[in-house]
Amino acid sequence: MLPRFRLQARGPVSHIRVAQHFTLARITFELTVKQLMSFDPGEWTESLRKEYVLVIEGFFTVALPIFSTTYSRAIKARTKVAEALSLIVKQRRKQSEAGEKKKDMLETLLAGDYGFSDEHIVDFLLALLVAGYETTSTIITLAVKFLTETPLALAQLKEEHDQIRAKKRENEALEWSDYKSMPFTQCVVNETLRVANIIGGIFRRAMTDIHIKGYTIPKGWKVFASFRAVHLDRDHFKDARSFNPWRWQENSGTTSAGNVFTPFGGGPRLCPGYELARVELSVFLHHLVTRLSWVPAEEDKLVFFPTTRTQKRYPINVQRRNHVHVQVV
Ligand code: HEM
Repeated sequence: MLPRFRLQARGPVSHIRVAQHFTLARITFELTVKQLMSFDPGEWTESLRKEYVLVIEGFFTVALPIFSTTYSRAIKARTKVAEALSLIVKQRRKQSEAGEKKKDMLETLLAGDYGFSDEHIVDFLLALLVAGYETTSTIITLAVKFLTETPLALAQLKEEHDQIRAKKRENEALEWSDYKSMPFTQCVVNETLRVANIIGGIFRRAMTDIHIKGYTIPKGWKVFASFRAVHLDRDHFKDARSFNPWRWQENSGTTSAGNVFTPFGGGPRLCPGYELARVELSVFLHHLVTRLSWVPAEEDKLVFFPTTRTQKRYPINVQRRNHVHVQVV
């Protein structure tokens, strides 16, 4: 879920119009597919994306096929996506065995000594599409919304990124060292993760009887650890419901010791994509604030159930910075 950008670029002479319509959600999906299986954007990726969107909609509905058309549509779409991926995996296995290797995630899965069946690989690719694409695109959208509503934070963020850009040639790519020199951006990333809670919590099963604060959680019981409850608890974060990136400049943002900031979970199941997600958000913000300015295109509201998202994907009108006139509709 990314902001809906529809660009209509105008050259310096206002009556020359070049229309470029795209959505960032589509681009991010295409990039993910490219990294996973080296597919360039085209009809195939677009039809895969459309089915994939239906699968995701199924996540946010009651899991009863008789009562929910969204759910049954999602199950059908999942089958279609799995079939499409299955064909690709078969084809790539043949190519790989014939020595035709590509540099992507699929090649690693095919080439490794893991003994994965085609079905395993398809399942893995599907899981990565969901875990790696939906999460980051949602957090990016929410970061844009929170920053738009907090102009001082946006101004400080711009300053940090303008300083990084000033040391580089035009269009020169960011290096790891640039990413490591974005302290305020990291505060924005933390605060977005804390307030948004796009993953509201995780389930765990008690392996033994657990005695905690006078209660017993019997062995075998399932427990839901709510990140949202902890991240929005004013005992841990002063004025917990406000978006305040500066809180991370002191005391790592928390008012108590303890491990109270866990947007990526923890322990052996800690999200393996946690650093990638932070890098993606930071790099996205870099390009957004150094190239464009924007205003919200429509009123949009946050909803918190079943997960945090905006109702309309937060459409914005953007304008290119540096006085080049670009109108976005
Ligand atoms: C803002 C972005 C993200 C958030 C908030 C997030 C959050 C989480 C959380 C809370 C878990 C459960 C951890 C636990 O049980 O302790 C998880 C698991 C996982 N995440 Fe992420 N994630 C994000 C991005 C990503 C990305 C970019 C990838 C991969 C490219 C990814 C791949 C996974 C996988 C594969 C798991 C399952 C790990 C396991 O069960 O062992 N995530 N994520």
